[in-house]
Amino acid sequence: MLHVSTRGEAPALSFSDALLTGLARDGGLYLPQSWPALGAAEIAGFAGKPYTAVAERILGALSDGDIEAGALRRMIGEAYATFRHPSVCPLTQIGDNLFVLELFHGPTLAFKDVAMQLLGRLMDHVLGQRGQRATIVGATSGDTGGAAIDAFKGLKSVDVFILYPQGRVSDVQRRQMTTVDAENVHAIAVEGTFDDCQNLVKAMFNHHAFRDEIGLSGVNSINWARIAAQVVYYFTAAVSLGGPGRKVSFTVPTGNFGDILAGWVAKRMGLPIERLAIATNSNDILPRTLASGVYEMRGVQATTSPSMDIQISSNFERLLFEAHGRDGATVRRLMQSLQQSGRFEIAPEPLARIRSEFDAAALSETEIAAEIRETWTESGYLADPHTAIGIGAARQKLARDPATPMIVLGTAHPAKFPAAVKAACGVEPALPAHLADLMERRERVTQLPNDLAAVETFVREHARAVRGAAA
Ligand SMILES: Cc1ncc(COP(=O)(O)O)c(C=O)c1O
Ligand SMILES: N[C@@H](CCOP(=O)(O)O)C(=O)O
Repeated sequence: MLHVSTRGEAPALSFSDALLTGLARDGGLYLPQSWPALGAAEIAGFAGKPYTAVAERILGALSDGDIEAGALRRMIGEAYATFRHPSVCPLTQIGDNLFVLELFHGPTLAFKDVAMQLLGRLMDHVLGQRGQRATIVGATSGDTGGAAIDAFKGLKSVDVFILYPQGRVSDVQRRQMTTVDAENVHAIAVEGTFDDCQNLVKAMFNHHAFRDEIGLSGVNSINWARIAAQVVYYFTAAVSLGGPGRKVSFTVPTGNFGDILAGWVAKRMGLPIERLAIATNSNDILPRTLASGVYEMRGVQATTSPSMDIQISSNFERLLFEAHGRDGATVRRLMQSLQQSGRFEIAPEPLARIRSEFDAAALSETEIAAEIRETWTESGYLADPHTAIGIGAARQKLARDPATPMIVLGTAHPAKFPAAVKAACGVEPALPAHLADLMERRERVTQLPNDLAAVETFVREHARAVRGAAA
C-alpha cells in the first residue's frame, strides 16, 4: 500500500519510506492511499488479547507487509516491555460511564512513549537494512522531546535534535530532555513558542538542499508512523468496554491533533466510535474552528498544560484532506492562506463532515484546576492538567449523552506537572522510582535564537549523517 501527501504533489511512498521521510517534499503530510478495514468479528476477537497482539494486527494492516511480520512482532514486544503496566495502556473507571485510558506508563510518563518506543525501533531497523543514517529534528512543547530522546538515545543510526520553547515546559519535562547522557541526542532551547519550533522543523524539511545534506527525518506526528502506532489503543480500550457490539466515545486532550486523528483512523478501520471530542485549554483554535468554520491563529497563551499550548495544529491538515474528498489542491490553497494571513475558511460541506464526527470544548485555567480538585476529591483519581482538560470536556459531553461510555485519553502522568497539580488539589505527585533523582542530574542544553540559519548551522555541525562524513 502506498502513502500519499495531503498536498498532492509529492511522490507516493511505501510505509518504510514514509517512516523515514517524515514531512512530504511538497510540505504535506503522508497518509495511506486507502484505509484497511477489519470486520466486527475480528475486532470482537481482540477481547482478552495482550496489547502486543492487537498492535501486531493493527500495525500489520497499516504497514501492509512492508515490515516483515517476525521483525514487527519482535519490535512491538520490545517496545511495550519498556512499560511499567502489564496491560500497557490500562483503562480506569472514574465515574458513571466515564473512563480514563492511561497512556503514561512508558519510560517518560507521557502518551508519546506508546508510539515513540516503537518508532525508534522501526527507524533503526529500516535504516540498518538500508545501511543508512538519519538526522532527526523534532519540535516539542514538552513531551515528544523527552519521549524521542529516550527512544533514540545511544542509537548509532540516528542523531536527534529536539527544539523546545525556552521557559515554556515544566521542570520535569525539561530535565527529561537535558539530562540524558548520550552523544547522539541534543536538547535545544529556542527563544520562542512551540509553534516557532514546529515552524523551524517544517522550514528545514522544506529546505530541500539542507534536508538531503543531513538525511533529515522527523518524529513529530507529522510522521505517519506516529499516528499509526497510536491507533492501537483505541481498539484495545473500546473492545474492553464491549466494542464493537457497543459504541463508545472518546475525549482527547488535543494540541497537534495527532492523538485524536488516530481515533478517527481507528473508526475508518471499522471500530464503532460514536463521537470524538476535542478538548483544549485556552489555546482554543480547534473549538473556535468547529464553531465558526474559520481557522484563525491568535497569540499562544502559556497555561498549566504547556504541552497543549499550540496554535498550528499540524494534523488537522490530514482531516482537512479527507473532509475535502482528498483534494490536495484545496489543501494547498488553505495552507497557503494560513501562511500568508494566519487564517483560512472551511466551506460548508467539508465543515459539516467534520462536525458530523467531532465535538470540541475548551477549558479555562480556573476550570482545569477545579477539575483536578473535583476528580481527586470525588473519585480519588489524580489527573495531570492535560488529562483533566479531557475529563472536564468529557463530563460536558456525558451530560448530553449519558448512555454512551466515554473514554478520556490520559495523556500524561501527574508527576510531570507537580506544581500545577499541587496548586489545584494540595497533593504533590511523586515521580516513579526510575526518575526519582531526575532533579539532581546534570543538564546539558544549547540555547539558540528562533532563527532558521542558526539552527541549521548547529545541526549541520553536530550531525553524523551529513553527506560525505565518515560513517
Ligand atoms: C500531555 C499531552 N496531552 C495532550 C497532547 C496533545 O496531543 P496531540 O498533539 O496529539 O493533539 C500532548 C502533546 O501534543 C501532550 O503532551
Ligand atoms: N505536545 C507535543 C507537541 C508535539 O506534538 P507531536 O505529537 O506532533 O510530536 C509535545 O509534547 O511535544
